[in-house]
Amino acid sequence: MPARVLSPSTTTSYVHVDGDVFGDGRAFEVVLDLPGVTSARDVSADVVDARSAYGVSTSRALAVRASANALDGGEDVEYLASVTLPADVRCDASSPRVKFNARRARLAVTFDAADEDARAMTSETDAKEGCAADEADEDNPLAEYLAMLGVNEDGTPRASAVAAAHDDANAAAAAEDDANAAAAAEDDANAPTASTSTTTIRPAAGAHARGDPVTTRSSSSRALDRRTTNPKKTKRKSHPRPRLAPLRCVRTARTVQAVSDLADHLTEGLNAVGWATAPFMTSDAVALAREEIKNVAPFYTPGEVWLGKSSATGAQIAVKSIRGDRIFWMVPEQIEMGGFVVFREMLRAIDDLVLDQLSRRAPARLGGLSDRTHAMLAEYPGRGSRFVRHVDNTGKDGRRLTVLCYLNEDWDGKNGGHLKVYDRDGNGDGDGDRGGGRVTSVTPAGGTLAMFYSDEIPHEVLPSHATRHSFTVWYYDDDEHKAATSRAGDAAVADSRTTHAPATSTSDARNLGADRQTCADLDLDEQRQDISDRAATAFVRTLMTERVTPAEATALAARLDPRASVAVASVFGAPDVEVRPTHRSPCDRVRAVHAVP
Ligand SMILES: O=C(O)CCC(=O)C(=O)O
Ligand SMILES: [Fe+2]
Repeated sequence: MPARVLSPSTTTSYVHVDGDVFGDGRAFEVVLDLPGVTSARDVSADVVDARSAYGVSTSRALAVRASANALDGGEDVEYLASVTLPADVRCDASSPRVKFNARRARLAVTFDAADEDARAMTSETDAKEGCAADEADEDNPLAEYLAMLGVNEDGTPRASAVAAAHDDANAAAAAEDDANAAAAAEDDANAPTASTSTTTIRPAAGAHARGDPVTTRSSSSRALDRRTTNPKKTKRKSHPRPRLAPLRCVRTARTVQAVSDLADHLTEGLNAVGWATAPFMTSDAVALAREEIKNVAPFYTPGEVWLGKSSATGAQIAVKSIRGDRIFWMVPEQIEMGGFVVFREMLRAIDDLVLDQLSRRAPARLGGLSDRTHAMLAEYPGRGSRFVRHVDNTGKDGRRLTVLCYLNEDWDGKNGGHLKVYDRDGNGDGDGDRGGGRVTSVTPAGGTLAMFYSDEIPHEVLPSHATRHSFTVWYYDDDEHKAATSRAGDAAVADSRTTHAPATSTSDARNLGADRQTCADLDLDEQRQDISDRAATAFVRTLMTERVTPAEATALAARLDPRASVAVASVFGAPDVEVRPTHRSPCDRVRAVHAVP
């Protein structure tokens, strides 16, 4: 049973901070209420920075995730928050200060928002004053800060709260620097945490798990110390403070490639062959995205193939042998509510890239883009799961550009799961270059961006032998999309945000037999079965004896009723077929297809 996900209440304000590293001046403070969270080990926080995606400033957000055991005997809860940071707060150059107050179940993160001059003055003052901590400080900010970051004073990861308490005490003694650290550590061990003796305190998401070095800034520790200066202890000030880990500042894209270079490169590929690929996200950002995926994993549903011209006459079926992924559509409200900080920034970066940059560079095909589908997360669960060769938009549903970003850490090529892309004329086949087509394979390595024309480029996902994650959006050509949505009765188009493979309208001429009977002719059960069987037989025979393209196969399948779809699926060895009929009965279907005014 997944934990209930809540958005914590959040307050932001500019505050004046005296005499610490933030200077005598402005700081930006985010305070989050996390009721039920009793320990810093439950909290992780990161700054997601889309600013450096292309070296231009777009946005940054503070992403906080915390969990609490059953509140009031109810279900476990998880808090997810995303707070957009104003442009003037610092992250790269300055450590945000993090303080978790267990008694009040409140997390405060303070960012420097002062200017460079103030910073320079602060450093000087800092050098003069040195540092010390205040025994009288009830909140033990140093201990809480360390616990929050999951490190000891020497920067090594803490193994457990108790172990950490000893380490802290030892470190403090060895450093002869801060008697308060031992007390702080002790307090930390005694803090009202749910499981202080055995639980590892979690650092900012994934940092230690991946063995990342703890990156540090001494100034932040000085900030904490000076804030709580005890005059008696300033004599021992001269020891350099250990370097501590700040919140991580995670970029959602590579810094090395300016947006125009990236856009030039992608445009070249699109113009030449109709597809392009490039590295896009850093591994840090991929790791964070994977954290976000965990929140929605229980809500994935099987990817469906649309078998019908409209929802009145067709069915959506999930046949794993055709399309083996499980998907999740992210609606904007969810993204804004705070569950998807990285995805929000990714979307922003991809929107900028496509709508601002690519549409200008390739106006003939991309000049009319202005809208897109929601974002879709897909997971192929390994075990040979695949998506057979297809073209995304064969029914003029409006989709013009498919953009994918893979979210797989350390993908091993041996796992398969490549995206195989054929040339725009559909040449080439599943066996390679036979047929004269140009075929390429894209490894779904984390952070790789792939894009292609949705209405031209055949592609497939080769069998994947490990869990494979991707993020996809489709951009609409305005005119085509308007025409599609206004086409009366074509519910498949209207549904295309949630239905992945809208129907094609080709091959209507192929007569599958019984459809043309009128309702009055049906002697229900027997005839229904008969219709289904004959339709299924005709469909399978066509597939086996004629060379049909996926588009034609889809068009043919559009005429099958759910019972026939099940029969077909079992012929192709897909016992896992699930059918969701979208019409009430064969009579309704016949009426809908052959309605006579
Ligand atoms: O995940 C991929 O590489 C492509 C998936 C795909 O073709 C689709 O979802 O339409
Ligand atoms: Fe596709």
